[in-house]
Amino acid sequence: MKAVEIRKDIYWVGAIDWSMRSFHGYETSRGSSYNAYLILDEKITLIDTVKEPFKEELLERVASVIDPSKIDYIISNHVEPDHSGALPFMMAHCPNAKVITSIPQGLKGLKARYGDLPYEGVKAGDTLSIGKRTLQFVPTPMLHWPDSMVTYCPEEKILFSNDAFGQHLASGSRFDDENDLSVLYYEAKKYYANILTLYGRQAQAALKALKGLDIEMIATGHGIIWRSHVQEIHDLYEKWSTGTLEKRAVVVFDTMWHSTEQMARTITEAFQEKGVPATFYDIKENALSDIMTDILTSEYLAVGSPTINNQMLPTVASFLCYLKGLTAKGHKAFAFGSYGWGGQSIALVEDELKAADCDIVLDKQRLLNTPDKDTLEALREAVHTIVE
Ligand SMILES: Cc1cc2nc3c(=O)[nH]c(=O)nc-3n(C[C@H](O)[C@H](O)[C@H](O)COP(=O)(O)O)c2cc1C
Repeated sequence: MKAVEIRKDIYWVGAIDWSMRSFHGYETSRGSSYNAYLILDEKITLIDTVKEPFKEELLERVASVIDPSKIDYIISNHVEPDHSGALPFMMAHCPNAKVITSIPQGLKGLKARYGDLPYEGVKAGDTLSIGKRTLQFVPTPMLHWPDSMVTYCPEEKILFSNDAFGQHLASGSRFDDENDLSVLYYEAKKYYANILTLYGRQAQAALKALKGLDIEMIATGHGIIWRSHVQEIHDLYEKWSTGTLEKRAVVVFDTMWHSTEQMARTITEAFQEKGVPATFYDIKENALSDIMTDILTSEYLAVGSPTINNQMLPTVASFLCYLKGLTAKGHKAFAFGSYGWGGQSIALVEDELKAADCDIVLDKQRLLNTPDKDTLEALREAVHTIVE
């Protein structure tokens, strides 16, 4: 396996994970990549490593360019094992290397995972001269762990952005302009929605910190490298991190005997009738990570569950737990569902929507047993009233 030169003397030496379909529960239908970069200068520098099972692939790609024992620095932008997992292995092959990490959190995290290594801590504004080139370190705390940082090389105008601007995507081509852009934007949005939504404020702070930098290339930690669409991905991060919403609706539900499903169909149609594109998600048939991607930029959210044993369905509870963790601040939401007698699920769903920071714009829509034509018409009209 060979390194890919992305600029003179700068190589992609990462690994492609074609077959992974779940990344801690996030459905990765297009696999992923763990990107590491090698800079040949007076001091030979490796930026990030890969997930542990791919360590041989990393070593082989590095060895296709230089003798790995010549590496002087390994920059660890992020402690999470998909980027640092191969660090002990690489250190065993790089006896002279120092590990550069953020302080205090990077140092703490790496020590806890890998014990004592020759660490050197860096903080905001610190730089490292590696010969003709300089590396500047920019902390991006909680984007998406406390230790996270990015590394900027001003001479090359390259930002080594780790998880920021990344996508879970396996591709044989390394650059944005060699891939289908619509897929890249979808996967970048999916990544933001499922990993970064909770940290919009921190994403804003990171964008501010990067503002003064002249960036020609964003060498991400996952997926492709941005070189032709740097401004576009920056603008999308601006949009997502400020919570800018589109006039769209997401209808999410589960059902036992299809009554709540009938309600979901009527709600979806009602939005459409008012000119609001709406998507209908049966939770059983869709990955939560895809539903979250749609929610990220949709103004309206309707969530439905029938009542079972005085509760909502566990699938709906699971979805709402995920939504609450990521948050859905400012989305216009309501709860709906069918019931047989007590009908407690609908209020429970509404409580969870409030806990996820949604604005409740329509009172709970509860229908007894199988809804008839008139009750569904009333539901349709109720939905019409909330569309501005
Ligand atoms: C196992 C089971 C438990 C149920 N428990 C309750 C309950 O605690 N309270 C209630 O109001 N209805 C309860 N129901 C009735 C359903 O909520 C009702 O049939 C509803 O119309 C089902 O909606 P669905 O067709 O969307 O599944 C229960 C139904 C089943 C099958």
